[in-house]
Amino acid sequence: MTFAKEPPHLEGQQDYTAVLLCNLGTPDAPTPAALRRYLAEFLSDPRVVEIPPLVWKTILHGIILRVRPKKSAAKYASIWTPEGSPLKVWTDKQATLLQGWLGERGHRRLIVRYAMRYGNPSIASQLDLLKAEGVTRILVLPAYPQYSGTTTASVFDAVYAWARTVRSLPELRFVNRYHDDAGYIDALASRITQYWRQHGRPDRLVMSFHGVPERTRLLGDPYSDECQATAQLLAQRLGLAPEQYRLTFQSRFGKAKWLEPYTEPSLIALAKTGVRRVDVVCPGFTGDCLETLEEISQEARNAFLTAGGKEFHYIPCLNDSPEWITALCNVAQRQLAGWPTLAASASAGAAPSPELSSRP
Ligand SMILES: C=CC1=C(C)c2cc3[nH]c(cc4nc(cc5[nH]c(cc1n2)c(C)c5CCC(=O)O)C(CCC(=O)O)=C4C)c(C)c3C=C
Ligand SMILES: [Fe+2]
Ligand SMILES: [Fe+2]
Repeated sequence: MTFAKEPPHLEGQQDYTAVLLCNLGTPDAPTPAALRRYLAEFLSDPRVVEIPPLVWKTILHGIILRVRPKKSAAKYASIWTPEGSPLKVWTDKQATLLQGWLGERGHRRLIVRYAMRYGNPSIASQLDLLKAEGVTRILVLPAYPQYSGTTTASVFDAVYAWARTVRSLPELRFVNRYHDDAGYIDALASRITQYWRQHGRPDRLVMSFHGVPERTRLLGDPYSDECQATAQLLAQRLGLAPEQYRLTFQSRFGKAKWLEPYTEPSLIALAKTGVRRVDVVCPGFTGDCLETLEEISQEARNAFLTAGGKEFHYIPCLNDSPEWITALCNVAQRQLAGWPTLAASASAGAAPSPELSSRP
């Protein structure tokens, strides 16, 4: 094990605190080559695929990375924006807004950045940058409200791996979950009621969460319970009776059993039993991405309409909604308590330089 030489601190820039908003990651371009790189990193994470490494390496390199990149690239191409992948665009925007809003609440000695667990900008590269800028305290804030070993713990793994190379460590704090946070639930409810004010109400609201293998639940992953808790709180907040909404799980990967009920078969069943209009919301995704814009808003829509459904509405994710940024500020602020982000020490100045706050 080698430890990096400590970067020289710039005059007046020591003693900052940072919030690092961490999301899953996304390919750099909607091309098979970029997808191969991204999927190779993602699907080699033992937190994501719990199959004996040698067996999995053969399947991953022999089959999946030969077939999937081309198919996935075409899906990404259908949702790509001039600014890049939606997941990255929203995460970047959320970090910028969080910086501004926390600044308005007086947190002047605070830098907010975002990082991706897979792809760019990597967690290690952003932590290096923060350290070089004189950050001595870091709050790691995953973009996932529900805790799962497959996502949240994997973000933490990347932070610990970086920490193992560092001589003089910053103080580190981690947010594990906020699936039942009142601000998060209120932000979801307000997103949905605003949508209904404009477009009327559905026969059923489907709350679709990303799935995980059923085996992870049996092995003690709390993700499934936390999705159920979010759905129940949201339904309560919206005043929905049990028969007016349904919780489903999407994005099954591979042949194993995943958390049920699956989203697409549930939508088909609803259409076949005469449900005319469904609205689908994805509360586990805090920003729109491939899984919402393509899998739900394109594929699931087609499946529901083909099965006889009449109207399919996709309600966008929280993205940059003011209620959501407020909730995120509150989640961060609770964990920042006791750290001197509000105090401006005489020697170090009151606010990060414009250069510091505008870097990606
Ligand atoms: C929101 C929480 C997520 C959990 C839990 C999660 C678990 C999980 N995912 C896979 C496999 C894939 N997921 C893919 C995309 C993807 N997954 C999430 C979030 C969670 N995943 C997001 C936000 C995205 C979209 C990324 C984007 O760029 O927009 C993909 C890649 C897409 C594709 O090629 O189809 C795969 C593969 C597993 C196996 C897993 C749990 C074990
Ligand atoms: Fe996923
Ligand atoms: Fe998907």
